[in-house]
Amino acid sequence: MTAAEPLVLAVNPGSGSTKLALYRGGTLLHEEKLVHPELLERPARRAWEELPARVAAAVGFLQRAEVCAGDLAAVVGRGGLLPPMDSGAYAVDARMLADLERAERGEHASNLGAAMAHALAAPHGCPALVVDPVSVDELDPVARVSGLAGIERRSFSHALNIRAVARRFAREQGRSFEALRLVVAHLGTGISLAALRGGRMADVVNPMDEGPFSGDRAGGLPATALVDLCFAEGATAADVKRRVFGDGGLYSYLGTRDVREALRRGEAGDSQARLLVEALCYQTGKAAAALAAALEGDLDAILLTGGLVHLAPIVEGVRRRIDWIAPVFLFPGEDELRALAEGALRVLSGAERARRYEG
Ligand SMILES: Nc1ncnc2c1ncn2[C@@H]1O[C@H](COP(=O)(O)OP(=O)(O)OP(=O)(O)O)[C@@H](O)[C@H]1O
Ligand SMILES: CCCC(=O)O
Repeated sequence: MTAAEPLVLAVNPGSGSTKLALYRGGTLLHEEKLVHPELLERPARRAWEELPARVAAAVGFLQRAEVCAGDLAAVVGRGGLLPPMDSGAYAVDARMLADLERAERGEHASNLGAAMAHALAAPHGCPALVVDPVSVDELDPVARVSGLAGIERRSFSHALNIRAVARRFAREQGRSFEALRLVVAHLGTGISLAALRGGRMADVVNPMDEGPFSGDRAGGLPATALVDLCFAEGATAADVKRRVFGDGGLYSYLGTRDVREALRRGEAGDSQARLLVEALCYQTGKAAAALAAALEGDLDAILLTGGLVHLAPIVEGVRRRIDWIAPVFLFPGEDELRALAEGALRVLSGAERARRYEG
């Protein structure tokens, strides 16, 4: 590392936390996870309303790291619920920010990533970028078919971490990323999964529409019961969407999004909490097995990643349902900050061009 190498700030707003890291070239200088406990225990609201507080928290991080105006070469944020797009780095522009503020594709903490990068880059006069947004869409044509004319399956996932962990696994195995066939399950406050083939996300389990429930996403629901929910007296589209994606899952049963808290309650004798934890593992295992079927059973490994992979009962509950399919490897937490910084560094070094947002 030399002082001449660029200083990059990576910003990852999650459902219950903001993760920040400073990289000098590829070297991590400083990292913090700012937990926002209040977000875990109350109904979700518009992500955009959290922008000032999250930017202020990030400014505090930069002060603690003694970063001065003009020091940063780029700020890179996690991209949100944008239109379907290829993987890669995108320059933040006014159109992207307006789309994310409107949140037409849904509310999501990562909708704040571009706006935080934009606000934090301003005093440094440096580029603001997003990398591998939640809306990366590389689905096979067959995976797009929903079963009802006029509705297509959509690709929303923890694409950034899923792709970063798959790349890391490839490096550790001495294999090329493109040569591997993998199922990767990201288990955080949200749970999403992907089948990777040829370096592309050939199918995903998108928690906005389907798959396992998690801390606050309902995942797939019985379709006719969902129709009744939509037509209940006083229901609005925004309320129902928030109920299933943001206030669903564990939160809807227990009033907390925190799986650790659910485990604590289960250990203290709460049989509902115990059943829900078991169901979360059961549904996650089923979804991973479905993606293994999408790869015709021909896969090198199943990778489990995300915050929940720190929790042994969750790992065991998922693993025993899938370890007959392929070897299971664990990547607790996530590698999103490094993946963001590396994406920005590829742009700064000229190895990759920042793409223009097409909207
Ligand atoms: N170090 C840890 N030890 C135990 N449990 C953890 C740990 N970190 C996170 N968790 C659990 O994982 C869940 C949150 O994971 P994580 O922090 O990866 O999610 P997030 O960033 O809020 O959301 P997402 O991953 O969906 O974007 C919580 O239920 C929390 O209890
Ligand atoms: C929609 C992207 C994955 C998630 O946050 O649940």
